[in-house]
Order: sequence, then structure tokens, then C-alpha cells
Amino acid sequence: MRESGYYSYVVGELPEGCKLCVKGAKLVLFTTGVCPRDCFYCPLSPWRREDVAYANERPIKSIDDIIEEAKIQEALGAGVTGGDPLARLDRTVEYIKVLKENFGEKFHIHLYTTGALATKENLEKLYDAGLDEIRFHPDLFNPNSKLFKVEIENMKNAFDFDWDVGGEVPAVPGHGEKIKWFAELLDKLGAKFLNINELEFSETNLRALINRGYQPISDESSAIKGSLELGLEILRWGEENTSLRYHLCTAKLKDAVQLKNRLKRMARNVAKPYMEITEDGTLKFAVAEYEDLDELYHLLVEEAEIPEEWLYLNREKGRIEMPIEVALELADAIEGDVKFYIVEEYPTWDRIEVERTPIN
Ligand SMILES: C[S@@+](CC[C@H](N)C(=O)[O-])C[C@H]1O[C@@H](n2cnc3c(N)ncnc32)[C@H](O)[C@@H]1O
Ligand code: SF4
Repeated sequence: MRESGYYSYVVGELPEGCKLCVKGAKLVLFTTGVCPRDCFYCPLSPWRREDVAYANERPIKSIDDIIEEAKIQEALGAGVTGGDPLARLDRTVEYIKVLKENFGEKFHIHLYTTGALATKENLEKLYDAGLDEIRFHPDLFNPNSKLFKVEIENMKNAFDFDWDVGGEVPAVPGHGEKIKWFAELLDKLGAKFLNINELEFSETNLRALINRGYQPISDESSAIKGSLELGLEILRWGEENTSLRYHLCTAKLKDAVQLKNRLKRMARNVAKPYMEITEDGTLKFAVAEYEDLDELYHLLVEEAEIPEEWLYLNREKGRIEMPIEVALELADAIEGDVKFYIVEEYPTWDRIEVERTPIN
């Protein structure tokens, strides 16, 4: 076992799907929130559990939304996720085909599934669409599961196709034996890898996790105590006892590496000339807010003589955007109710604001 260099741990080579993911070069293609399961640790918010589709943070209204988002990200591949993408198979197949047609054969696509719907016919459609890698997450941690047996039987179908087959499950503390059982099965069937996720809480699953005795490791992290240690223990065991490749993907990898790298790729394509791109891949610039934006815009152009290419009247957000240096000078010169701020935003479709500092 060794450190991957991305705050995660590996036995053997990283799975192909992970190689581009850590670089932030995988488009996250959420094809439906519908899922036949109800895992107690499910991180999805209620509105994501509906039949909705997203390319990264962008809602998909038409195929063009997927292409546009992939271009902004300079994506070199995609991870197809949900829900269970097989719950809306035709849509999932269509999206995979479109990506392969537009970005070429080499655009690497992997997909996550429960396995509940992975019949031979369904897998064949995914294979024919060009899917490169499939990852199974069976209902291992639910002793009353009605789907588990079907999922395991279905998973065996995946080995009839010429793609990479692997498993991907969270390291749920106290359930190491079940994960080892799954690893041994994958090894026997000829799978390439087992990806293990450090268990994380979200607003949605926190109550269920606490009720089962799980605790976050600290106030700053979303990781659950004992999960990383269990993952490491399985990797050490796996290295001795199986010939699978393993990847233990940590909360820190997702947050500090994968997300940051994706933001950086996106920032260089969406940043306007008056925006700075920070080390974290966020966009930093200044804004002016005032009740009458047209009047303010007029004043800035006509009286303060600011070149129009330095200004952007963002009506949706109720502000005028500009370079920080310009705002610093204006804040000193303009009296009255105009408020100036330095803001930092994600370069994502939803443009989440992460910081706001008043100038005046
Ligand atoms: C985000 S899911 C997406 C696909 C599908 N919903 C599923 O659960 O398989 C991808 C992987 O995340 C992992 N996962 C699910 N819940 C998790 C949680 N609360 N913390 C960390 N990993 C989790 C599972 O190992 C799963 O294979
Ligand atoms: S399989 Fe994934 S989407 Fe479905 S309930 Fe479990 S964690 Fe949630």
C-alpha cells in the first residue's frame, strides 16, 4: 500500500476512472436521482433524489447543456452517477453516446450502479454506447436487503463485456468483514479494482449516522470517525490476500484535490477580464450595489469615466461587477449609499459566493 499523492491510498495502479477524476477532468454527469435503494448513509438531498439530471452543477434541459459544461471544464472524461443511472437507462445511454460522438473514443466514461437493474440486456446497451468502466455498489450494509442477491447475480453479467469492472463502497465502520467478502468475490470474478470511499456525512444523512453511533472526526471535516482506519485496514489485508487493485478515496481528496482542480479548469474558461483566479480556483472581483443600478452605471461611465469593458451590469444578481483596483478607488471617491464589496465565487453554473468583504 502507498500514498497516491492526492491524500488517498492505493494498492496497485489507480483505477482508470479515478486518474482523470483527481485531475478535476471528469464531468460529473448525474442522469437521475431515482434509485431502487434507500441506504441509511445516502448523501443526496431530497431534491436530488427526484428524476432530475445535472452536468456538474448545471441542470440539463437539453443535450447542449452537457456539451457546454464539458467544454467549460475542458473535461477529458465523465463519471455517470445518480441515484442509479440504470433507473433511466435510455437517457443514460443517450448521454454516453453524445459524449463519445462529440469528444471522441478516448473520452473515458465510468458509471456507478447499485446493480439492481444490471441485466444482460441493460449492460449490453451501455457497452454498445461506449461505456469504458462500471462500478458496483451492492446493498452490503443492509441485513434486510431485498435487492442484495439480485445485485450480486447481476454484477456477474458485467464480466461478459470487454470493459473494466470494479466495486465501489463506503468504508462503514463495524462492517469490515462484509467489505472483505465483497473484495474476495470481485477478485474471484476477475474484477480490476475495489474503490473504497471514506464515509462522509451530509445534511441529509447526519441524523441517521448519529443514530447508529457514528460521529464526524472534527468540526472542520465531513469525514466519519473510524472510516479511514477501516479503509486502511482493508487495503493492508487486500494486498496480502487478493490480487485486486484498491483505492481508498478520502474526503480530503474530494474536497482539496478533485473539486479544486475542477474549479481551476473551469475558472480559466469563465473568468471575465476583470476577475482574478485564486489558488483555490475561485473568481475574485469587486461589485457595487445600489438601488438604481442604471443610474449608478451611467454615473460610473459618464462621470467617473470608467471604460465600459471594465464594467458588467449583472441584473440577475443586482450589482455592477468591476476590477478590485477600480472599486478601491471609487469607494473613496463616491459618497452616498453605494456599497462596494470584494467577492469570491465558484466558477460553477450556480456561482456560489464563498466570501464577501465590504470595502466601504
Ligand atoms: C455518490 S455514489 C453515486 C452512485 C450511487 N448513488 C451509489 O450510491 O452507488 C458513488 C459512491 O459513493 C459512495 N457513497 C455513498 N454514500 C456515501 C457517503 N455517505 N460517504 C462516502 N461515500 C459514499 C458509494 O461507495 C458509491 O459507490
Ligand atoms: S445507492 Fe446511492 S443514491 Fe441510492 S440510496 Fe444508496 S447512496 Fe443513495
